[in-house]
Amino acid sequence: MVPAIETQNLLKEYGDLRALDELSLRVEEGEFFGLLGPNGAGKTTFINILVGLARKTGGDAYVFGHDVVEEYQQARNAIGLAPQEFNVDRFFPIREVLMHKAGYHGISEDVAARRAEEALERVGISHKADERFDWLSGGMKRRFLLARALVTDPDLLILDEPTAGVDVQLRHDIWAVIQELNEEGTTVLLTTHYIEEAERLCDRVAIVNEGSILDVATPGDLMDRGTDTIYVTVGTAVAATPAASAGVAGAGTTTIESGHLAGEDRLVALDGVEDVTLEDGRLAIRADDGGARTPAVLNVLEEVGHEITDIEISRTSLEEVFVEMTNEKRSDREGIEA
Ligand SMILES: Nc1ncnc2c1ncn2[C@@H]1O[C@H](COP(=O)(O)OP(=O)(O)OP(=O)(O)O)[C@@H](O)[C@H]1O
Repeated sequence: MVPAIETQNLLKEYGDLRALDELSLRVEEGEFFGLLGPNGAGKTTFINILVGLARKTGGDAYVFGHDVVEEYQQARNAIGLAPQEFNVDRFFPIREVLMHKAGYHGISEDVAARRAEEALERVGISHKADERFDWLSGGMKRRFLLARALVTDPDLLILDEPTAGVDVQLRHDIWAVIQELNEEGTTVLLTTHYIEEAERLCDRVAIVNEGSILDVATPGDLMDRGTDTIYVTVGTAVAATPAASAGVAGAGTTTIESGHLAGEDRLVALDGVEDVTLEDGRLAIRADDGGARTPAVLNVLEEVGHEITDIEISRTSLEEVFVEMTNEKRSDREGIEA
């Protein structure tokens, strides 16, 4: 199957700055794919090259097999773009703006009129069809950008931070619309700063930093790589070492006074367990794949005679993994430069 997006060693330089540093990526048809990265990572530059708004310095980029430079029109016709910026013609009613957009992509006037109506309906602003963009509220402007991306009935929908600065209700409405489109077969490429958005919507995500891809995986796989914490409340009192009470991993975290937790040495020796501390009176056992380690942890505690009164497993969030990955990259670079 031809991928929806394929880039090979895509390079974009602005003078000395490499906005994209030989970035290779493949997004399959029908996927809901997320690009995550800090400000300036190169996400918008990547999108701009796909839609012909920026010219690549090197490498190749294809949309449904069409070279984005050599076969610009075919590639562009396959894409519906909702950009970050409000770059909308402000002098016409929004229905007409949609019809002009469809016309530009070779769609006949009657089909364009129907598509415009459907797109406005889909995003919930058909009652504003005869108003100008400037007269819409901020939330409606976001909805309109999505409608404009949909009016050409694209096979690939590209959304550059579609929910930046919108309220919770609108965010959920936008999620519902794009999820429905994806279920109907539209490939979606989404950039976002909201990790929750990526976790909830994306089949796979690429973590982008300084123009390169650090990793591509499902949100679940990425989260599995982080360290989870198993919180266990035991009936027996456990003493903390006063000297360490300033905390090693945050407020309320203390190390356990030597000899004050029966079975501590056995817990620490378990596969995957990194350390055991006290957090607000509960045992906090840091372990990779916390869910899988919990039975062994509980066995040890029970065998040495603790009464277990409560258990909670706190999974690493995608956000923590993301921050860790992008920080590692930064400290690698600083290490080299030092
Ligand atoms: N026209 C331009 N001229 C010079 N530098 C540019 C230009 N456009 C982007 N850059 C630089 O390229 C890098 C990547 O920018 P880009 O906008 O693609 O990042 P981004 O990941 O989309 O960031 P954000 O999340 O803030 O939107 C940044 O260092 C940016 O300053």
